[in-house]
Amino acid sequence: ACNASKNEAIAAGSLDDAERASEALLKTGGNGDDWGAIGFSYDEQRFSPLTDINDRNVGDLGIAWFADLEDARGQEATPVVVDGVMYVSHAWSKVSAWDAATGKPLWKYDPKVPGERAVHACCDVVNRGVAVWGDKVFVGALDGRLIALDRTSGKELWATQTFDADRPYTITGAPRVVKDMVLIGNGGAEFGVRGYVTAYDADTGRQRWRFYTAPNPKKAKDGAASDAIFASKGNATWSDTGEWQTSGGGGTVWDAIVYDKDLDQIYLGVGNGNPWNHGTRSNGEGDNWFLSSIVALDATTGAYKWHYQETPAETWDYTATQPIILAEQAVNGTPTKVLYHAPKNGFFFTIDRATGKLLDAKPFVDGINWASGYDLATGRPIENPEARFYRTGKPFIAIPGALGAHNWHPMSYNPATGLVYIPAQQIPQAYVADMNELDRRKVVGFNVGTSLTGTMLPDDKAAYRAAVAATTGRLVAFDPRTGKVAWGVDHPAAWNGGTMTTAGNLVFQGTSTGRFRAYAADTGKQLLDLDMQSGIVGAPSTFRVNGVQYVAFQTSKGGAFPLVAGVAGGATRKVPNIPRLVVLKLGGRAQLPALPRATTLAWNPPPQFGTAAQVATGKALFGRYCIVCHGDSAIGNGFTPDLRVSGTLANPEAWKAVLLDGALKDRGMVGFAKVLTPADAAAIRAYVIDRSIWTRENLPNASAPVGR
Ligand SMILES: O=C(O)c1cc(C(=O)O)c2c(n1)C(=O)C(=O)c1cc(C(=O)O)[nH]c1-2
Ligand SMILES: [Ca+2]
Repeated sequence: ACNASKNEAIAAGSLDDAERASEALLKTGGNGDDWGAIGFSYDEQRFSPLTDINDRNVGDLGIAWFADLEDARGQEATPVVVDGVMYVSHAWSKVSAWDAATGKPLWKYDPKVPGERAVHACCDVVNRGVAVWGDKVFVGALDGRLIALDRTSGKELWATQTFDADRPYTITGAPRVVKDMVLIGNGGAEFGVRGYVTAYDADTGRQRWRFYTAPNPKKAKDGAASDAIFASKGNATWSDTGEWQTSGGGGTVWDAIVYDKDLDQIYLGVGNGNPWNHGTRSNGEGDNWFLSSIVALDATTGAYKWHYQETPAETWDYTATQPIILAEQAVNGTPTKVLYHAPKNGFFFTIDRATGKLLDAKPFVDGINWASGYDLATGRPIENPEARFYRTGKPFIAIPGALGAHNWHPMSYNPATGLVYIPAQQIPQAYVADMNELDRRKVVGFNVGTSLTGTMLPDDKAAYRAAVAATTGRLVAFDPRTGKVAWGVDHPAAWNGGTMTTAGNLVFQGTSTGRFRAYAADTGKQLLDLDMQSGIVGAPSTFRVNGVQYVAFQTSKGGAFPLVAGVAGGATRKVPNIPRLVVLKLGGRAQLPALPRATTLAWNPPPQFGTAAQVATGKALFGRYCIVCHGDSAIGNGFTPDLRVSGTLANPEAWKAVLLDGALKDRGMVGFAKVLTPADAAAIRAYVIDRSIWTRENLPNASAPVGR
């Protein structure tokens, strides 16, 4: 052990020339020619100093080049560009490299994630990006491998398995490189896992340290960097018995991991609890560290420094995993190192990076009803007692809901305007405690202790319309100095793309309804509106090659909302889903191919065979096992099929082969025979036929989303 730590001490900080160049780039962001990391630099502000494209000429942007991608699933990654080469990850954890100026493909890498892993991904088989470091590119694969690729050839250099693949863990987040280590977390807190982050040696993939973000189930030691803080304080914030001990408690770090070069520490954005229901997770007792917290760690050892818990005793899937931005702000006249955070719970947090002290917490959306605000003296929210649905025993329609007032879609910060540009949204959701939906032996399906069936829309056209109307999106320019929204732009639907801002007084954002837009960063005036044919969820980046500035992003619909939303997808439902990499420049003239013609569904449901009771059973099972991927009312979304018109619906044998035996498991549809009986499968079929007949009778002109 003595020797190992000595070797590690020698290894630490021994960077080669290429790695030193990467570190220098990440520290400052350079002159803007490169976009060196998904968040631009260590501060992850997503702010470019480039001004070639600016508020006077941005209207001349056109397409320089584009490339169609393989998988019509969510493309969430921000393109990274170093030395004129673009590195970008895609659905199913694939990676590609391109000549960033010409679009010439350089290499492609496919980690060949087994299709059936998809059933453990709550929110689509997405990947939020790569890390470029020295002569390597790192990616986290959905099945848990952290992979190092050769930057020039795309060949695999090493791969290490980061979790127990028998548990419902996944990786969707981007690795971050800090010193000579590569850091990665995981997802899975809807199913039942215990979250952690691990640092690996960037050269070899050997583990350096691990920090658990939820306690050891026996409140014992793990031999991990997190042991000391759990033993001294953290364990006491969890009940002595409770579902957390079986489920793992959640607290996954599935997106934000940020390095603070000024204070040499790391911030983790920690996710929700498992089950969501705090009443059963921890017997309704304790704050449950480190759920829904920002945790600061020593960058070298992973030792705990401080944390701030945004939602104590989290029970609404209010993750704090959202992107974290490091900035400086005058606080009472003193320049202060702060971090900005706009998590799911709807409040914008300004936190002192040195101490973890809450400086301000103000709403960035309207209508928040789970808490009226924060007590800045204690740092705690002032909760609405009705919101704790497991205590009242009554359903609570929360704003925000589980998809958040802001999800993973990256926000950006412009030091010139002092504003933070947040892809915000309104997606209310009903929470109904239901322990029948918790079955920890069944590792497929959500185990959240609330009823997803209970969140379904009623069979009522007015209610449908109300649900669509209540679900909206908004680009919010938030001013942390005043704690107020400086300006906002309403979008027709929720789930819009991440933002990027520049010294050219610009903010860029793609929308879920297929537009790519630029706004004046100071006033919000719209300056560019390009038709991109497809919904957009990812964030853009910008870079310069041979003196020409470009803007790059991926198109595609995907992620949690389109999977589960059903009709609440509203205006996004008629917009195609086209996976594509697009690069713009001033005067770009490339044309996208013509869209395939919109298909209109022929409603041709097979005759109903089930009784009302069977349909009701089918509905409950659908909510339990199917809705999270096939959407409310089995409606589909352009990348999982609309089951109401599925060919297999007419054929009970084919239906069973898919649903129970896993005939389509390579596409992510595993067999559910472990948890569903043939009678269950028939009941679900009866329910979907009911939906199909209902649609034919009530919404005969509803057409399927077009595209691929
Ligand atoms: O609790 C988790 O472990 C976890 C993981 C993920 C993920 O890895 O994508 C998401 C969420 N939760 C989540 O709550 C959520 O809203 C979400 C949206 C998305 C997405 O990519 O669209 N992922 C996730
Ligand atoms: Ca979650």
